[in-house]
This record gives sequence, C-alpha cells and structure tokens, in this order.
Amino acid sequence: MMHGKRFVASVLYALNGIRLAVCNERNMRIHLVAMIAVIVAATVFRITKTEWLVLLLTIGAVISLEIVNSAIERTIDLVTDEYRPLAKEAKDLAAGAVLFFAFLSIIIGISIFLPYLYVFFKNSLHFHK
Ligand SMILES: Nc1ncnc2c1ncn2[C@@H]1O[C@H](COP(=O)(O)OP(=O)(O)OP(=O)(O)O)[C@@H](O)[C@H]1O
Repeated sequence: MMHGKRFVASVLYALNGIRLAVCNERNMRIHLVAMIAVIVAATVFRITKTEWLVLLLTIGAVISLEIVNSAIERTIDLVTDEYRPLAKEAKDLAAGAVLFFAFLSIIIGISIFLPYLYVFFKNSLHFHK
C-alpha cells in the first residue's frame, strides 16, 4: 500500500516536471508545436507503422532531452549566479545535446515526409492538367 502511494506520488512529481517544462521553456513550446504538426502530417499522409515508430522515437528523444536540459540549467543556476567558465561549459554541453538530436530529427523528418510530399504534389499537378 505504502509502495503504491509512493509510486503515485512520484508519477505526480514527474507530471509536474513536464508541466514546468511546457510552461517555462520557450524551446519546449516550439518542440510541442512541431510535434503536433508532424503528427497531423503523419496522419494525413498515412505513413507506415515503421515510420510511425521512428517518428515517435524521435519526438520522444527530442522532448526528453529538452526536459533534461532544463533540469541541468536549473541545477547550474542553483550552484551559482555568477559567471563561471564551468557553468558555461555545462550549459553549452547540455544545449549541444539537444541541438545535435534536433538536427538529426530534421533529417529523419525530411526522409520520412519527402516521398509523401513528392507523390502529393505530383498528383495535384496531374489534377490541374
Ligand atoms: N553562470 C553562468 N556562467 C557562465 N556562463 C553562463 C552562466 N549561465 C549561463 N551562461 C551562458 O549563457 C547561455 C544561456 O544560458 P541560460 O541559462 O539563459 O539558458 P538559455 O540558453 O536561455 O536556455 P533556454 O534557451 O533553454 O531558456 C548558456 O548556454 C551559457 O553559455
């Protein structure tokens, strides 16, 4: 019983973490808008199951990385409010992790959607002829 309560409490703390990221992080809101746009496009184009899985994995990784980046930023701000070279390195490293995966996710997104966009525009050109 005690364990059950503790589990529910830890899930609530984790949900609060997601809420904090969505409410306080501008980058997080950009990721969320991109996620919704990509999910709508994937539904409209009826992408395959494997493509869905790659897409969900990519979205999950970008958003999880962004949340961890925010946690690292907070931890550093807690340690110091002065200019510290190591604080700069730590924040830049965490931001670099997000940027690296965000860049790969753009390549993944283009690879998945380009063939569907090609067919879509080819068909709409035929339609107008
Ligand atoms: N205490 C510090 N000492 C040295 N440099 C810092 C320090 N705090 C921040 N910086 C530098 O300023 C940059 C911006 O830091 P900040 O905490 O504002 O994060 P941010 O990039 O605004 O985060 P986000 O865009 O996700 O809100 C860091 O990447 C780092 O280079």
